Amino acid sequence: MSFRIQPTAPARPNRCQLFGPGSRPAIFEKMAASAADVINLDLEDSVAPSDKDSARANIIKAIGEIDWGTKTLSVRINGLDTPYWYRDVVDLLEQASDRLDQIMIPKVGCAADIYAVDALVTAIERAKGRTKPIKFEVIIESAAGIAHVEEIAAASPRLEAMSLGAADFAASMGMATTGIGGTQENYYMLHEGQKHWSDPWHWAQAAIVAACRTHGVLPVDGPFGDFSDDEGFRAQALRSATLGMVGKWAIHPKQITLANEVFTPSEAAVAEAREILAAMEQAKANGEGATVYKGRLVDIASIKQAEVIVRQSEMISGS
Ligand SMILES: CC(=O)SCCNC(=O)CCNC(=O)[C@H](O)C(C)(C)COP(=O)(O)OP(=O)(O)OC[C@H]1O[C@@H](n2cnc3c(N)ncnc32)[C@H](O)[C@@H]1OP(=O)(O)O
Ligand SMILES: O=CC(=O)O
Ligand SMILES: [Mg+2]
Repeated sequence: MSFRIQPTAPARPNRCQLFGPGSRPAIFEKMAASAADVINLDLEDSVAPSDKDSARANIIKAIGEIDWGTKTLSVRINGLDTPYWYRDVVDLLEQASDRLDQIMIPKVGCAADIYAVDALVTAIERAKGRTKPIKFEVIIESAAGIAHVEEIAAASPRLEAMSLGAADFAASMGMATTGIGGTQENYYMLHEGQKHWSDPWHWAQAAIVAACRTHGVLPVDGPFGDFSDDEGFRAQALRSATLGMVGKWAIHPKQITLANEVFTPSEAAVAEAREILAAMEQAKANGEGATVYKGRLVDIASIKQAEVIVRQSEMISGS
């Protein structure tokens, strides 16, 4: 470990973030009753420009009136390149009840974007005497966002989570696809006449995970657009979990169970992690730093790997 200790990310479940348009208040109660850990009420791209004002009012009302249980409640504001975002922040911070936990800032391109929102939020919190500080989450979904991902992850102590937004990311990068996440037909290697599909999202996910882990932020995988393709969603989520992400968005309720399953460590994984910890306790008692577990090497690094799984499982079951 470096002289600088890696900070821990917030210890709260973030396996599934369920999105719903702020212009569709009829689904808010269903969102609140769902099994998602995080609710994202949207003011941005799922809301038509003509509906921005009414969506804002719907959301402010619902934050105060609906029982959101223990979920993390977040509102996605409009991007800083629009005329809407300041009104989103001002109205939410001045009018929404303190049940609001978080605002999600889309399309961030540099640390100064977070600084600008932080300055406005801080001023309103002081003016209005809001004692519960609003947390931030951001979406990396542009070339500039991924180029500046580390400074963005470090930008504010309010920042709790960072998602990859595959749709806008693909557009900003000029990627030749209209797919939102998952396998892309033309992204393959050819070996001895056989196609082997590769993962075009991998490098951006890995960059996000590294930036987040460096600064104690939760890394999250964003939307998977084809909500009729359960196996495709599961495969994408499994890859994200393997890379270190803690959860994934659901853009339809049927994706919630899939995300919760993938991002909850299985009983078998937890049992194996505990066995590794026990094997390493025994090794320590024998004065050894390394030993053999089921025919493979485990050493002091294996303790940290096993602890990731056990901690995640305990945090979820304790929540
Ligand atoms: C690229 C991005 O930025 S992604 C993030 C922004 N996008 C979003 O927020 C979109 C979120 N999703 C939606 O708006 C909707 O799910 C849609 C438009 C994709 C599909 O909506 P529908 O056509 O109503 O879906 P469908 O008919 O399959 O709905 C089944 C049930 O789930 C409900 N439902 C649909 N979406 C949601 C949701 N997001 N949350 C909770 N419940 C929902 C419906 O009301 C319906 O309930 P019912 O059985 O009681 O009648
Ligand atoms: O906002 C999400 C995206 O994929 O774009
Ligand atoms: Mg987007």
